[in-house]
Amino acid sequence: MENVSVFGAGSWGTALASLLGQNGHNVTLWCRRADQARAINVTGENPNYLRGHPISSNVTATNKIEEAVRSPLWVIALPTQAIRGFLTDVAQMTSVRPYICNVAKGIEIKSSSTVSGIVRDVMGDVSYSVLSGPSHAEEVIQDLPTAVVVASLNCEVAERWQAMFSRPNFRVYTSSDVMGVEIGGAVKNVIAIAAGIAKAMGLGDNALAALVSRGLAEIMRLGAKMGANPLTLAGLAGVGDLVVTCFSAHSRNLRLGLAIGKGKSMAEAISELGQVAEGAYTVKALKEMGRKVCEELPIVDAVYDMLYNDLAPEEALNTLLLRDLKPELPPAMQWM
Ligand SMILES: NC(=O)C1=CN([C@@H]2O[C@H](COP(=O)(O)OP(=O)(O)OC[C@H]3O[C@@H](n4cnc5c(N)ncnc54)[C@H](O)[C@@H]3O)[C@@H](O)[C@H]2O)C=CC1
Ligand SMILES: O=C(CO)COP(=O)(O)O
Repeated sequence: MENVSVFGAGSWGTALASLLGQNGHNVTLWCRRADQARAINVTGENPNYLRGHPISSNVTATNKIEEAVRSPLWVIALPTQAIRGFLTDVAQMTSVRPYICNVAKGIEIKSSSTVSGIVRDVMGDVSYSVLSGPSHAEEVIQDLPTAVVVASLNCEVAERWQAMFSRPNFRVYTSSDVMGVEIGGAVKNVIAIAAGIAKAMGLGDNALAALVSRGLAEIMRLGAKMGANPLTLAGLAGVGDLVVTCFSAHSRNLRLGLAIGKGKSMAEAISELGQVAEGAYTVKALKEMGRKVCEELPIVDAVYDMLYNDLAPEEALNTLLLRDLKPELPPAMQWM
């Protein structure tokens, strides 16, 4: 059994800490606030997230970062935009060279970088893995059947995380396609915001299915430019996560889109949600990333303009529908 620390006691960090504890690991769950850590240790539940769901007794919560960094295995469950600052602080506190498994799904605005890039910038060539796929915390904490993928450039490391996380109702596949898994997990959040807006506008199921398919086309085009394997994006970290996020009532990104589509301002929508909707930030990073790799991302652009440039959803829809007619697949992908 392993000693592992989970950084971030939001809904995903809590669900994964409990799952690792159920698998017999000795888990430290790092919380920002002392009162939250105390409540978890006393009541066996997180008072702020996933209430009513007991957390494994193998999990000990702490807000003392110097305790949490002692574990050799780190699961990073923080919002993407907070990861660089967090790692910069903790890197100065410990000589441990941890094995890192990132479970956040986003792209950093200031660097247009996925989390592997942030970790490399701050920690150098430390061991990095990413776990992603269709997996809402609300279902994982109830032990409902879920399948995900863990990617690392080192296949033995991916297998180590696979063995740690796997349990009968949490099936973990391995992959070596770190970039594919990261891009799939990050960009689907932006498409899910678009799905929420479309739903609020009452555009119907055909429109939602078109958004998912054309959203996947944007994910695949960008992924190809970033070196991802397109087949990764047809799997759990791509199609799988795109579908669950665009259709599940648990999705924070879908709910943010629904609120925007109903005419709420960004500030109102974010404050009502009370949790991170990564797509709202990743969309800013994608504007820059798309420009750098010269890739056209029309749905991403429409979401950006609706969120940050006051573009009305009806106008965004017209812009998308009235684009030049073209083949479904770009020439480089027309194999037959
Ligand atoms: N909730 C879910 O079902 C899933 C979430 N994810 C991803 O996991 C990541 C975390 O998401 P959630 O747990 O849902 O978010 P959340 O909003 O429930 O919790 C975020 C946690 O991070 C902490 N935090 C925020 N800013 C911080 C900072 N600057 N320094 C330290 N701690 C900070 C908050 O206090 C909170 O405990 C996101 O990237 C999300 O996309 C991935 C799969 C499933
Ligand atoms: O990534 C997720 C499920 O796989 C969670 O998505 P939301 O952040 O939209 O809830």
